[in-house]
Amino acid sequence: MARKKILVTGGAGFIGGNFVQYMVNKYPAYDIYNLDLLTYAGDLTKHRNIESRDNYFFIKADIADPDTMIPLFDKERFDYVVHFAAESHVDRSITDPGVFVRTNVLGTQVLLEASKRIGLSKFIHVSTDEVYGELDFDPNTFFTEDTPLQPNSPYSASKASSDLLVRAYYETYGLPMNITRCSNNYGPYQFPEKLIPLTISRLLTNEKVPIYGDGKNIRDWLHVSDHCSAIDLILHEGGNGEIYNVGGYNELSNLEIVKMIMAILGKSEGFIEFVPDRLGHDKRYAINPAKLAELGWKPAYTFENGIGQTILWYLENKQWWEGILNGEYEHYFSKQYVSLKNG
Ligand SMILES: Cc1cn([C@H]2C[C@H](O)[C@@H](COP(=O)(O)OP(=O)(O)O[C@H]3O[C@H](C)C(=O)[C@H](O)[C@H]3O)O2)c(=O)[nH]c1=O
Repeated sequence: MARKKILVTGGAGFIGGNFVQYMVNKYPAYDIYNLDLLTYAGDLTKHRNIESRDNYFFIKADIADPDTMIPLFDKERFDYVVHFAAESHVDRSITDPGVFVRTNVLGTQVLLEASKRIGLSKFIHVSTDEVYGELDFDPNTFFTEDTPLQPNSPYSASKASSDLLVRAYYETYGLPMNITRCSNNYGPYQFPEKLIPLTISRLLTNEKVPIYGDGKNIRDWLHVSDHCSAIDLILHEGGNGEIYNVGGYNELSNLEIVKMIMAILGKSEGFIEFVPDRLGHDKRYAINPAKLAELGWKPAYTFENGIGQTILWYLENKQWWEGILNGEYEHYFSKQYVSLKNG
């Protein structure tokens, strides 16, 4: 297999971090460059096991800074970019939308500009089903790749904007690309601000779990490993310019999820606390991943297996999420790939 250079942005975060591990282990002949700004949701302790590998490199840098990105791309001439780096928490986007526009929109445009100069083989833009807006509770309705974009939150609007920029660079400059739109991910190393890790960590510390509104909102849950295998497949087999939805065939209401976790951990439903609803809270997301299935993808995890494995992981890695909650890992990185500015 020919040696390839793959830039993974956001590789210190949850999904990007799982993808870095997946690629470093699966493809010894690929050099994996993890580029991350190490914001509040990024930590490198998750990569201690691979930091001495020959095919893993780390770059601490800001994707929205063209003065760093352009020379970096000019020098390294990556074969592929897999772009995860993003502000991703909907609640934060409601209180502070500006940083979402800077990272998700401007950051993507800077990466596209840097990519178009170097004859990149492919730019994989990792996006979200939230760009399609919301569905009602009719179980026969699904998002497909042709569903019009109708983002509701500042977060999803920033992701939809970045999707359109990727499309524009494909249409205007011929930059090879795929856009992937995933449903809600869960699994090891998810930052404990999102529903599943928040529920697990609260219950393990005997704190109440806040449920927004009536808890009937529905999400489609996908194990992060299955998301990684989907991106791997799309990277190698995806048709140029195509969009692929990645879903878990697994719709559950928030209340169902929380009660399931409570049952597994042996906690009473008295730990549920109904709190005021999220502003503009999307009712339901559901994906039809048929187009991806045609490429040969199917998820390996059932939700029952995945949630069990995830809860076990949080039980066995209490130190990690407690450290995260206490802000202990902010400055941890031991193998830094020096950016161009430093030579
Ligand atoms: C944190 C929290 C959430 N919720 C509700 C709100 C949602 O209906 C559901 C999941 O919320 P969460 O913030 O975990 O995820 P989403 O807002 O669905 O968005 C997530 O999945 C998509 C695909 C992305 O693209 C986002 O980046 C990702 O954050 O639980 C609660 O009821 N209580 C809570 O404390």
